Amino acid sequence: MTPDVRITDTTLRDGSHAMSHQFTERQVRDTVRALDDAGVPVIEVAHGDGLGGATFNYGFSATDELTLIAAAAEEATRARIAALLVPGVGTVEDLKRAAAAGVQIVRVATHCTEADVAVQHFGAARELGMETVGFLMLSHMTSPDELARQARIMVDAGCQCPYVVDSAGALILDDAVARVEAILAEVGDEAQVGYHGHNNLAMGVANSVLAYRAGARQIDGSTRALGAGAGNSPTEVLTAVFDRLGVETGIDLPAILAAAEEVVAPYIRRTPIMDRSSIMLGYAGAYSSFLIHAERAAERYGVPAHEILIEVGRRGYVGGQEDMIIDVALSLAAGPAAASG
Ligand SMILES: CC[C@H](O)CC(=O)C(=O)O
Ligand SMILES: [Mn+2]
Repeated sequence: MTPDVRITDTTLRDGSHAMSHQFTERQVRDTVRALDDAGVPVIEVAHGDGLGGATFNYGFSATDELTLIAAAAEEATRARIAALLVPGVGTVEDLKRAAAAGVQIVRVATHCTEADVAVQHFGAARELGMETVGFLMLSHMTSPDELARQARIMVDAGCQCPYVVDSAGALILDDAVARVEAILAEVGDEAQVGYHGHNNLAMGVANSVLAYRAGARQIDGSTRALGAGAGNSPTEVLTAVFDRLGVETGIDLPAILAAAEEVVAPYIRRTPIMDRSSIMLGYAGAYSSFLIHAERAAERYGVPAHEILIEVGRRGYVGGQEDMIIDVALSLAAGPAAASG
């Protein structure tokens, strides 16, 4: 039966944030084998911040991502391997190397109002014969209409599926629906629309179902929710819920439950949970992958992580501005007058 919705599992990419980018080749091989057996159609593998993300700013990987990608491609028998690329962090050369290592789908990620920086990457990917997805990150930071205009830029450049990416886990129900609908109205004749949720306000699965009902046909999940902040919509829960709703995912429920429980759960060092800091990410609209950076700064400068994140949200920092978390921590440590900057 042809699936009604395509689930992309991002345990091995968004989960990299929660693993502090310390995935081993063994973990990647075991996870891909289990997801592939369960019938997960797309498995994303890369540094949490995408190709080339292993840097001082984002955190170094324990194992080179091309090694992990090649291992994933070797294990997958049915699943296709995807990788994320943030233009400027990863380059077209990184894309070529990833394609050679076995990546078939590239997900080019930009801030929700900056789609034009991805134009050459979509072009290069299509020339390489890759499938393309566009990740409009921190989608809550702009209006549905503006998001649709940005999706149009991506699709004109060669993107086959712009995604509403709720990087902060800040979208609540109708917010997600409005964005999916606006993009579909703009590009629905030429492209699919996708949805990537984070669970900071516990909206991941509910928003994904509503996104599907609004017309999204690609949805992201992560086993055991392994991802930034409070994690992503759990792939195994998406599978169960869609199954209950009569929506075909092509994923075998007992097999994905076993993958989550027996393969992924044992290696998780830090289970994503809705604690004070994660909830504040969603509430303040701050990028989920800032969580670990804020926790480190909290320890170093003696300021609570959730307070750092509230201030980061207030200042409107976006992906790539991880270093500003130190600035926020320092100003909070210096007292209220300095923090209002
Ligand atoms: C570019 C890294 C980031 O984690 C991408 C993503 O998954 C998101 O914005 O939610
Ligand atoms: Mn994410």
